[in-house]
Amino acid sequence: HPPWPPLSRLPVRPSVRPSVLPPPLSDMKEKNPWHTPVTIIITVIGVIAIVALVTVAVLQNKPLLQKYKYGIVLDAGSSHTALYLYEWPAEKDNNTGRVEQIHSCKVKGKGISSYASEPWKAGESLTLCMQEAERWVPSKRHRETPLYLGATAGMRLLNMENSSASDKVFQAVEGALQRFPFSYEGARILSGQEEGAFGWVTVNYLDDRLKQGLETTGALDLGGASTQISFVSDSYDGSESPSNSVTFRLYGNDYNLYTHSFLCYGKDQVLRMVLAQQTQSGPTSILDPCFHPGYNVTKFYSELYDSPCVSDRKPPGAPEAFAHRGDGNFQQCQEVVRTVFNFSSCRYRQCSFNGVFQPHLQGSFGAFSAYYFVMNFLNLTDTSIPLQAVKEKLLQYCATSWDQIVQQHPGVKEKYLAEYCFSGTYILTLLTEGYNFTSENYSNIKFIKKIKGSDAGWTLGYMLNLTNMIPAEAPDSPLLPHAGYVSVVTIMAVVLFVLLILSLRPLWPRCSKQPQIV
Ligand SMILES: O=P(O)(O)OP(=O)(O)OP(=O)(O)OC[C@H]1O[C@@H](n2cnc3c(O)ncnc32)[C@H](O)[C@@H]1O
Ligand SMILES: [Ca+2]
Repeated sequence: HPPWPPLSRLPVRPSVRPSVLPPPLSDMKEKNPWHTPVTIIITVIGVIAIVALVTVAVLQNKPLLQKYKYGIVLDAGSSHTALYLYEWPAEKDNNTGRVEQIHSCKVKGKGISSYASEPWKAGESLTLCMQEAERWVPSKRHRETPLYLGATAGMRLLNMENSSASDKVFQAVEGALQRFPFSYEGARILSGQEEGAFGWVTVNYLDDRLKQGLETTGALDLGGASTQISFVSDSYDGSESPSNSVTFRLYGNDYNLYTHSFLCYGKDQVLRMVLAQQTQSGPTSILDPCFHPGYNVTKFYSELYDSPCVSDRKPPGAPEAFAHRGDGNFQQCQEVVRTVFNFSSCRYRQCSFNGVFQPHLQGSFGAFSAYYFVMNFLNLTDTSIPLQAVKEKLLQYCATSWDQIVQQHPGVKEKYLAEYCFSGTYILTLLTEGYNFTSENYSNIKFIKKIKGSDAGWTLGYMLNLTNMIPAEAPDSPLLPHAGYVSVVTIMAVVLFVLLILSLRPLWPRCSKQPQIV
C-alpha cells in the first residue's frame, strides 16, 4: 500500500479548491515525512507486533482438535438386556460437553435373571452386543472406555428368591464382560431409588433443564417387573417418608427429589397378579376380561406362580394348567386390575397406593419404556385428548376379537399383541387411580421414547453420576465465544497501534509546505 498522507493533508471538502496548490509530485516524494527512518522502523515494528499479538492470541485459544470419549452401560432389565454406547467431546467432560447416545444394541433372548438355572448363558448372551460396541469405539479408546452393567427388578426378585443363583448369574456376566478390552467397572443391582432417580437425571439432562436451572420434568418408567415415579414437588422436603427422598446438587442448584419404585408393579408382574386373582380357586379355565374374545391359550400354574410377586398365592391342589380365554371387556378388566392396588391405609398426609407416601403431583412428566411401547401401539400418545376418550378407545380395542387383532397387525409379536388391552388398562389405572393423575393434569404427561436421539431410561443418568460428569457447581464459562474473542483482540490491537502512531506525533518530521485549505 502507498504510505498514507498525513492526516492534516486530507482534503476535508474535495469540491473546494485549495488556494495554494500542492507541490509537484516529484517534490512530494522527496519530502514525504513518513519516509524518515524513525517512522519506518516504528511502522514495521508496530505491524509485526500486531500480527504477532493477533496470531498468538488466536492460536493459543483455538479450540483443540475435537477428540471423543466413550462410555458403555448395559441395562440388565427383567425382560431383556440392552447396551447403550455414549460419546462426548474429550475436552469438555464436565461443562459444556453434551453426552449423546451414539448406538444401542438389544441383546437377543430374555433378561439375565431368566438364566438362573444355566448362568453361563447369561454371560454368553451379551457377546454379540459387546462385539458391536468394540467395533463402534475406536480401538485407541477401548482401554479407557468405562463399561458398567446395572441390573434392575428381575435380578432384585431373583436375589430375594435365590441369592446364590443371582450371584452365579453375576459371576457369569462379569467373566464375559472382562474378556472385552474396555475398562470394566462392575456389575450390580440398582436399588429402586437409584433406578428412579437416574431416570429423572437422564430426562432432565437431555432436556438441558439442569444446567439452565429450569423447572424439572418428572419421570415415569414402566418396566416388566417394577415401575418408578420421580418428581420434584414444592410440598416435599424429604422429612415425610425420608426413604423416598434423593437430594442432588447439580450445576449449582439443589434438588430434592421424590422417588419411589414399586417392585412387582412392572407390567409382566402385574399380569401375573391379575391372573393369580382370577385363578384363586385353581380352575381349569378362566374367562379373562383383559384379553380379546376368541383368545385361548393353555398356561401352566407352575410357570404363572414362579415369581416372588405371586408365589405365596398359589392355590393348593391346583391342576397343572388352565385355559386362558379372553372376554374383551375393558370395564371388568379395570376392576380386576384395581385389585392389585391397596388403597386401604395411609399413615402419611397422602399416599399413592400400598401405603406409600406421595406428595402432590407437580409439573410435567415424561413417561417412557412400556408406557411408550403400549400407548404408542394404541395410538394414545396424544395426551391432549380427554381421559374419557382414552377409556372409550380401550373399551373398543379390548372388545375386538383376537382373530381380527392378529389379522390387523401381521408384523407384531403375538405375545405383545395379546397383552396390549391388559397393558393399556393397567397404565390408565396406575396413572389415574394409583398416582392420582386427573383429567386436568393428564395432559402434563408426555409419552416419550427418546430425547434428542438418546433413549429415556436410567442408564445415562447412572453413567453421568459414576463418571462425575455433572458438576455440583455451575462451571465457569468463558465470557466470550471464540469468534467474539478473536474480533476483540484484533480490534484492540489495531486501536493500540493507531494510538501509538498518534502519540508519536511530536516525532513526526515537520512539513513546511502544507497546503492550506480555504
Ligand atoms: O425395568 P425392569 O422392570 O427390570 O424391566 P425391563 O427393563 O426389562 O422392561 P422394559 O422397559 O424393557 O420393557 C417393559 C415391558 O415392555 C415389554 N415390551 C418391550 N417392547 C415392547 C413392545 O414393542 N411392545 C409391547 N411391549 C413391549 C417388555 O416385554 C416388558 O414387559
Ligand atoms: Ca427397565
